[in-house]
Amino acid sequence: MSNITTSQPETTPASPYGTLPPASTPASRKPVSLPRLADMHARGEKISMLTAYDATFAAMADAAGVDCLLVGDSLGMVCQGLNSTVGVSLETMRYHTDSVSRGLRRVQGTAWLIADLPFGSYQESREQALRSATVLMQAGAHMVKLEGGGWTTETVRFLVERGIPVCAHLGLTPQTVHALGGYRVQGKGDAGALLKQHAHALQDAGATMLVLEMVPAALAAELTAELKHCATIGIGAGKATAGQVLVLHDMLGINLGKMPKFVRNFMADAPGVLPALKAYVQAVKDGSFPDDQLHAW
Ligand SMILES: Nc1nc(=O)c2c([nH]1)NC[C@@H]1CN(c3ccc(C(=O)N[C@@H](CCC(=O)O)C(=O)O)cc3)CN21
Ligand SMILES: CC(C)C(=O)C(=O)O
Ligand SMILES: [Mg+2]
Repeated sequence: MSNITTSQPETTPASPYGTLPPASTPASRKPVSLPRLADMHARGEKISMLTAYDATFAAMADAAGVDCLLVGDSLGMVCQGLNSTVGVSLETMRYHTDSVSRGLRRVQGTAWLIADLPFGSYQESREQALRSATVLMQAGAHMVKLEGGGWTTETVRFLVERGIPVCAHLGLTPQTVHALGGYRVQGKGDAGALLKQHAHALQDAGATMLVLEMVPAALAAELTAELKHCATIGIGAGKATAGQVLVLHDMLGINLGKMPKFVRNFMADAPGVLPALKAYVQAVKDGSFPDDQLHAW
């Protein structure tokens, strides 16, 4: 009859894609959890975070010991070739979150998985934000991230009360680049006071992490000392924050445009991708990244 069925092998063939790398020290590594992140914050152990957009890189970063993976909407610029993150859809974020979480499951990953709520998926109402967050949590995220301060406070409270851990994001918020007028440092001078007020309100609403992007190092240091229940994660915000995040491709030296000033190329001194990822984790943990002179304002 059909030679299509008879030509199928009797047994399942080995994966043509090879095996994802195993976690480096499987026995000793416990899954990263919200209590563990709070404990790291309380003890002053630096939190390492990188973006991940696909299963293979997620598994590699996890194997290197990265604490948190962020499915960032920067994937619009890195993977989709958009010139901002404004055009990224919720369906695209769901697709990449699903891929990343599958990569972690295949290696019994221990990293904490955060996914960005994209532009337009949470601004309309708290109910819209809950629906969008649900899509990403059901795709495997452990926490969602949303940009902005002020009006976002009530949205954060709404999500946290309903069991969704939230990471806030202040300073350079790329989804509002057209309102900000470019990818430049935020919170200088008087604007710093408002940013601080927003950060405290977000902590009070239950945000347990806060990305500070391109803000003066002194402002990030003050906020990090003040916020006891919310771990600050810096990107171009100096070395005092509770943790650091970079776009994975940037720190591997893969960038078509101008590399932002806050990036360090960890491939420059590494023999391969996995050693570069391990060097990043080490540099964040021991405080040698970032360098305040080279990577901050
Ligand atoms: N690959 C990549 N890396 C990122 O860090 C990143 C993205 N994409 N996409 C989303 C946002 C956009 N970001 C950006 C984009 C550009 C600059 C930039 O050009 N900065 C310059 C100018 C600073 C200024 O004018 O003050 C710099 O020298 O860092 C910074 C952050 C950060 N995020
Ligand atoms: C740069 C980080 C913080 C981010 O939001 C992203 O990658 O989308
Ligand atoms: Mg983002």
